[in-house]
Amino acid sequence: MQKLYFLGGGNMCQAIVSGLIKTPRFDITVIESHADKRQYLQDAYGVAVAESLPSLHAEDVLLLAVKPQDMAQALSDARSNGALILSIAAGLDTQTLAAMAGNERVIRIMPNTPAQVGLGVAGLYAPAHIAQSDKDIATQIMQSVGAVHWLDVETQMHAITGVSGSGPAYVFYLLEALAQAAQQQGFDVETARELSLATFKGAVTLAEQSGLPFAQLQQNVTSKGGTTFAAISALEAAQVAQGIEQGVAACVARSEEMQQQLSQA
Ligand SMILES: NC(=O)C1=CN([C@@H]2O[C@H](COP(=O)(O)OP(=O)(O)OC[C@H]3O[C@@H](n4cnc5c(N)ncnc54)[C@H](OP(=O)(O)O)[C@@H]3O)[C@@H](O)[C@H]2O)C=CC1
Ligand SMILES: O=C(O)[C@@H]1CCC=N1
Repeated sequence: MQKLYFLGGGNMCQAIVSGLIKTPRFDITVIESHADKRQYLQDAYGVAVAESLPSLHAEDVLLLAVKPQDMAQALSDARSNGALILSIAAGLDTQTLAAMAGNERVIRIMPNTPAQVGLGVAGLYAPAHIAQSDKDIATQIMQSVGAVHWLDVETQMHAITGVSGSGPAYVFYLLEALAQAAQQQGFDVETARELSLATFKGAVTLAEQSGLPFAQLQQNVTSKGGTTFAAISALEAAQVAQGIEQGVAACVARSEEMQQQLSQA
């Protein structure tokens, strides 16, 4: 079985591992500096764990899952020996990663945490010199936890980080806001949570299954002069859509800024 090493055993590693172990295609080892997380990874997912990365072979795969700011240090004495490197770090471009790892065989991935439940979406980018067989390995790994979109140019990584990489946080923000509003209307915490979740889940499933434009679906809820019209008018007055646009733009700008800083470090 092909060896797959995760460098960093935190949130995103665990999300990907939880899907990957369902199809035993890789022999997985997670390198994690905290003993309690190593123990958890072993107990919860049955994967091998280690404190430091061994010397790799060309047929191995190394998935980099430490924070971008920790990457240079984490790779400083790594011996990847031509192994395929997959990086999920935000704001670290393939050229910088290749220089840090001393290995040009690098593919970038921007996943998201719904991977934990098999409903992730990941953007992938590989420079032109990367073999199709290496791209196939990256596709296989990410398809085990959700949908996969290959990007044509590396700069699109910033945009996909702004939309889907960080996107689950925006959805949780909106869920929290709806649940808070429900509590203000007198529902208890549990009921507020249940109503908010069911509304999001139902609306997303309806949108997916109907295939209708989102604006049309919104129209279908909105009777002229009725309750939804009043709600949407208030949301528009509060410029909620502009707020979301600005949030995505801020995320993209931060990703660009991180790339600038990390490529000069
Ligand atoms: N969370 C998300 O939604 C997403 C995250 N990403 C990217 O994924 C990467 C990981 O994020 P996330 O999982 O949230 O981060 P976490 O902090 O949860 O996980 C990283 C883990 O790696 C450990 N670590 C740091 N250096 C080393 C080392 N040299 N050897 C072994 N372990 C080490 C960290 O320890 P310590 O805490 O001590 O640093 C931590 O336990 C980031 O680069 C991020 O940009 C991408 C898309 C989505
Ligand atoms: O917040 C971050 O930097 C990471 C990258 C995308 C989602 N979380």
